Amino acid sequence: MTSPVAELKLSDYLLGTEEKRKAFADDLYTSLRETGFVVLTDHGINLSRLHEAYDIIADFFALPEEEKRDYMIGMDGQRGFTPFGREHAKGVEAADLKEFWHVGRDEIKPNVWPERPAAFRAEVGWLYDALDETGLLLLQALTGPLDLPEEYFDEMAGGGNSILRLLHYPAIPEDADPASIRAAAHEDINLITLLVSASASGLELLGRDGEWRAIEAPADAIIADAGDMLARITNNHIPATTHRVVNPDNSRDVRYSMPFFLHPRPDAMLSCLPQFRDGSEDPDITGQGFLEQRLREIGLS
Ligand SMILES: O=C(O)CCC(=O)C(=O)O
Ligand SMILES: [Fe+2]
Repeated sequence: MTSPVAELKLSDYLLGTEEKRKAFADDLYTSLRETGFVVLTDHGINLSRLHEAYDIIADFFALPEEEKRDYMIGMDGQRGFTPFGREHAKGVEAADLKEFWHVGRDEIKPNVWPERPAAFRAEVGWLYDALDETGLLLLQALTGPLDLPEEYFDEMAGGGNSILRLLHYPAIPEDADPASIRAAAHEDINLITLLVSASASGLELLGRDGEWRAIEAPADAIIADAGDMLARITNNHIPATTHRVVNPDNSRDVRYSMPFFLHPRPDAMLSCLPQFRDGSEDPDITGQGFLEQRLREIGLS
C-alpha cells in the first residue's frame, strides 16, 4: 500500500520558521519518492487571475480550427498550437484525445501568440512566470533532503527550457479510436511538473502498488509530480510518476488543464548525483539531448 499523497502548504516554506521549512522539504521529498505526487495549497498564485486564464484559454480553443492551425509552427510542437490527434504517449500507437498550446522561454525559442483573445499573451505570460517561480522553489526545497547546495537547481533550471502547456480535451468524438483516451499513461520528460487544478476530474496516478487512483485535490491547489529528468539524476530514487487522463463518464464533458513542465537549461548536464551512483545510473546527457530523444518517442519531432 502506498502512502497517501501529502498535502503541503507552500507558505510554510516561504514564510515559515526554520523548523516548518525543514518539515515542508522533508514531506515534499518523501511524498514525491513514495507516491510520486504532492498537493500544494497556499501557493500564493493569484486565484482570480488563474480562473480568468482558464476562461481565456477556453475562448482560444473555441476559435475556428483553421485559425488555430495558423499557429502551428515547426514540427517539434514546442511553441504554439498542436492539433487534436497528434501526440501519443511513448510506446502507445493510439493518439491522445487532446489539442494544446505551448508557451516557452523566448530567449530559447521565440513564442508565437494568437491574435485573439486579446488578453492571451499577458495572462498566459504571467502564469508562465508564476509557475516557473513556484517550481524553482520546490526544487530549492528538495536540495535539503538531497544534500545539495541550495542554488543547485537554480543553476540547472533557472531560465530553463520550461514549457507551459494549455490543454483542451474536447467532447469525445463519435469516431474516436476506441483505443484512445484523453492522455494515455506516461511520465513527463522534465524535472517536475506543476498542474494548476484542472477544470474537471480525470487525472489518475499509478501507485507504486500498481493500482490506478484518481487524484483528489482541493479546488485551486497545485499538483506537483516528478518527471524523468529528476528520476535520472537521482537514479530513480525519486521515480518519475506514471499518470493518465481518463475519458469522462459523459462523453460530451470537456476539460481544460494547464501543466507547467519545469525543464533545465538546454546545455545543463543531467548527471546522476554522487550519492545515488551505484553503476546502474544512466550516462550524463544534456537537457536538450534528453528532450530530443523523448520528443521523437512521442511523435512531436
Ligand atoms: O491534463 C492533465 O491533467 C494532465 C496532462 C498531462 O499529464 C500532460 O500533458 O503531460
Ligand atoms: Fe503528464
